[in-house]
Amino acid sequence: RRSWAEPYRIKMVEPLHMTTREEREQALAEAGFNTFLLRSRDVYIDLLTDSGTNAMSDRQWAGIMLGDEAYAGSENFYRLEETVRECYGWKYLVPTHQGRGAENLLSQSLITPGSHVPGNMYFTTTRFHQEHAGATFHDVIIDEAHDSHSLHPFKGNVDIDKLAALIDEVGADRIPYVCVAATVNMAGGQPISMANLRAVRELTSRHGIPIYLDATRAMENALFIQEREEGYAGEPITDILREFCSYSDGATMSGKKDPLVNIGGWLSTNDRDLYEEARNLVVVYEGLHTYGGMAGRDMEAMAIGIREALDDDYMKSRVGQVRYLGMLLEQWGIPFVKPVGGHAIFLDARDFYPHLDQDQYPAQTLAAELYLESGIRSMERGIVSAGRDAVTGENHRPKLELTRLTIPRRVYTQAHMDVVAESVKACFDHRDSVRGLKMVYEPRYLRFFQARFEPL
Ligand SMILES: CC1=C(O)/C(=C\N=C(/Cc2ccccc2)C(=O)O)C(COP(=O)(O)O)=CN1
Repeated sequence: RRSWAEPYRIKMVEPLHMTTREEREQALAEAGFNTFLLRSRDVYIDLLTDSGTNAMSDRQWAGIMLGDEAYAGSENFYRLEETVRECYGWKYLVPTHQGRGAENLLSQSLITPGSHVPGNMYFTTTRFHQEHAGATFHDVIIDEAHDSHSLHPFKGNVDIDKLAALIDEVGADRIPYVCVAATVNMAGGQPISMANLRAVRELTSRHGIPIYLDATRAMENALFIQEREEGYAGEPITDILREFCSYSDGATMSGKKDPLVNIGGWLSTNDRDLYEEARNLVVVYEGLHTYGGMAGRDMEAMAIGIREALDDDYMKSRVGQVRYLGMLLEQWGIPFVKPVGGHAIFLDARDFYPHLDQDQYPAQTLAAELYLESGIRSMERGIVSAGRDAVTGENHRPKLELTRLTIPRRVYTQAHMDVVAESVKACFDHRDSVRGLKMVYEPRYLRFFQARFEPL
């Protein structure tokens, strides 16, 4: 077989329309040059995020009709609980409306002021909840993860020496858990290897420190292990995922990614005490412990989506589409994080606009330029997203200044990828004439969502 196509066909479509340049200039000005503030109707190809933007299957839509909307004890909850137990392995499940809901419960349940939480690079909402609960976040990822040119096959790996040094420095009793993300979003959707997670487990268990995964894209991570890690070739991602999760005590989960739904999430754990605490706390923030901010139909669709996503052919096509876009950009020498990650191409805005200082917001500028050029929406993943130090108030200055082209699952075709690549190329061709931005409005929390900018 020469070419290789998606293991599904399209049954329903949603018309797209293209705006004019004038319309886009108007829309972007009204959005304060922030792609988060654009209206969906003014966007042509929406690569802002893979979160909640995925296409459901006919079976998932059928599941929507099977919503048991009982306030308590919904059948869909038990099916979700059973599916997570079978596919990931953790014993207890507390449903939440999305990942953030689970991050809130975990942080409030396990973190006390003065705690220290190590993790393989930060994620914006995850770190917020850890800091909001009084912890200090410590990045213990390998150095290669911060280098967009490094070709390390598992850039999501934890640096065991960094983690061991932190345990020695602050003491195991002040580390409520280690947060291990798979894949690592902010590093470019980069995987962590099974061997590395095992090594983290070996170290932390010696100190009695639990591991909580951020399992948001752990199925994509399993594909990288299958492809790149010694001893896993040919092993189905279902088995790889179960082994992977067995080296953790639980996870926070955004169902809006791997599990192919538009809303949903959960907190999983094997720890009965944490389960009791979180299932009690969930009623304060999300609703009863058998729906957690989701309708019954949402839980049903997510249970079905989990099983659909655990198909090797599907996962190869999903990651394959991201790699296809990377291959097109590579031909033109356009800079992006390598190796290509699981859910997006992360353009390297520093290399794209070498004449811009980080304080002129290169990644935000590139997202604005790409939208003006093509109506394509991307997301800033650089100094704006990195926010300010919780103690000093100083701007974090990340080495990675990236503009993310995030590919939703089962939504766009190869032809859309061709159009995306050509649009990025058009921006690349006139990159020298581009000036940066200045921030004119800075919100207090997670500023990147609602900050406003003006051209310099
Ligand atoms: C690894 C990981 C994620 O990627 C994640 C959400 N990602 C998102 C959605 C998002 C969130 C915050 C700022 C910008 C975009 C993404 O666009 O990448 C969450 C929170 O989950 P939630 O959105 O369901 O609350 C937890 N962990």
